[in-house]
Amino acid sequence: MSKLPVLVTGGAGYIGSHAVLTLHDADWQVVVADNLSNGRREAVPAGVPLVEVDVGDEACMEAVLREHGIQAIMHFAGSIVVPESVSDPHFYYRNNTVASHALIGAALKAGVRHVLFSSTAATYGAPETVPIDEDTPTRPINPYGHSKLMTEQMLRDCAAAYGFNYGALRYFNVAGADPKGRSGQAGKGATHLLKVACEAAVGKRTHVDVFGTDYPTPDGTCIRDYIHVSDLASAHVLALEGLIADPATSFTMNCGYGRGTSVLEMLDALDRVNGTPVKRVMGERRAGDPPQLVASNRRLVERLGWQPAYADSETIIRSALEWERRLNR
Ligand SMILES: NC(=O)c1ccc[n+]([C@@H]2O[C@H](COP(=O)([O-])OP(=O)(O)OC[C@H]3O[C@@H](n4cnc5c(N)ncnc54)[C@H](O)[C@@H]3O)[C@@H](O)[C@H]2O)c1
Ligand SMILES: O=c1ccn([C@@H]2O[C@H](COP(=O)(O)OP(=O)(O)O[C@H]3O[C@H](CO)[C@H](O)[C@H](O)[C@H]3O)[C@@H](O)[C@H]2O)c(=O)[nH]1
Repeated sequence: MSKLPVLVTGGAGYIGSHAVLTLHDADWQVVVADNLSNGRREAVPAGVPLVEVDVGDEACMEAVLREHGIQAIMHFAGSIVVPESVSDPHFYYRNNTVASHALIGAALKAGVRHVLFSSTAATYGAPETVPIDEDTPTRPINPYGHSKLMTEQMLRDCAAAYGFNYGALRYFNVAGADPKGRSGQAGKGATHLLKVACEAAVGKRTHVDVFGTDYPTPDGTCIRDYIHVSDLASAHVLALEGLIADPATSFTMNCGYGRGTSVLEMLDALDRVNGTPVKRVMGERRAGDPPQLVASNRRLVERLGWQPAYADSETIIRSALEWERRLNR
């Protein structure tokens, strides 16, 4: 397999930094582009160049792509908090959709051949049945989901017209940290369930709010498909290899385990791993939360041969908790 030079946008952030580690471990030539708005310089391994740049700056991105002879892009950079996208949609369309438009423009000018895009289960909205496969209609229920779906559409049309190929990976709920402790979730103002719960476990918060206990699920709390960030990173490398091996084909693939876990089941598992219970405060539903999101991952497994290594819930939680303790030291 030829290992083309790869640009990772958002590579100083949570998921991007794990993809960088996986690529770097496998001897790919990697360059990171990140404006550090929510990323950390320390998350980029020694020996990997970090270019501090906004991906929405088309001229700068074109120069970066040309300077490093980039042939493939993994595009993680963007804004990720669903409620924030509801209160400030203009910013979300700019930082996700408009910035991606600029990046695609730069990629076209610099002759990039492959683009792998971080999409999301939020593109599906609130489907009535699970598991969700890639043919499920996309009906986002918030600006975040729309901003990502619009980028998928731009990639589809531009790939058909200009002759590069792309992969859109729709992540379900990403959690956990590098098993070797080299990276983890460290962005500002955590909102994700496991991150918030781990902060409570190490004493950075007093409790975890449980957003809604009256959903139509067995225990009344929302069900999600939590995927370990390092398994997601390995899916990216397989997807990149797939794009390189078959340049005439683009694809959209869900990334999840196909397993649903409720909020209370996650918190129970955290208590078992932690040994001490984290205080829970049962509260109202949070706006915009679909009751359940569980992936069908058949495409990822069958087409790319993906084999997750960290799927066990307690493994995910242990890695997240160890990372949180490390951050707290
Ligand atoms: N975390 C999840 O559960 C989840 C789920 C589905 C999809 N995603 C997608 O995965 C990607 C990465 O998410 P994450 O959780 O690692 O978030 P993150 O905030 O940790 O990482 C995003 C990185 O992009 C950088 N960035 C943001 N805007 C930029 C810009 N305009 N120019 C350059 N750099 C910029 C930030 O500094 C940060 O380092 C995002 O595109 C997100 O939408 C995340
Ligand atoms: O303090 C908290 C935080 C979350 N939750 C609940 O835990 C579940 C998961 O919430 P997260 O905030 O961890 O994640 P989301 O499901 O809202 O969203 C995440 O996964 C989505 C896809 O499934 C999108 O990709 C999105 O970008 C990403 O943030 C939800 O039912 C939420 O209500 C709580 O009860 N308390």
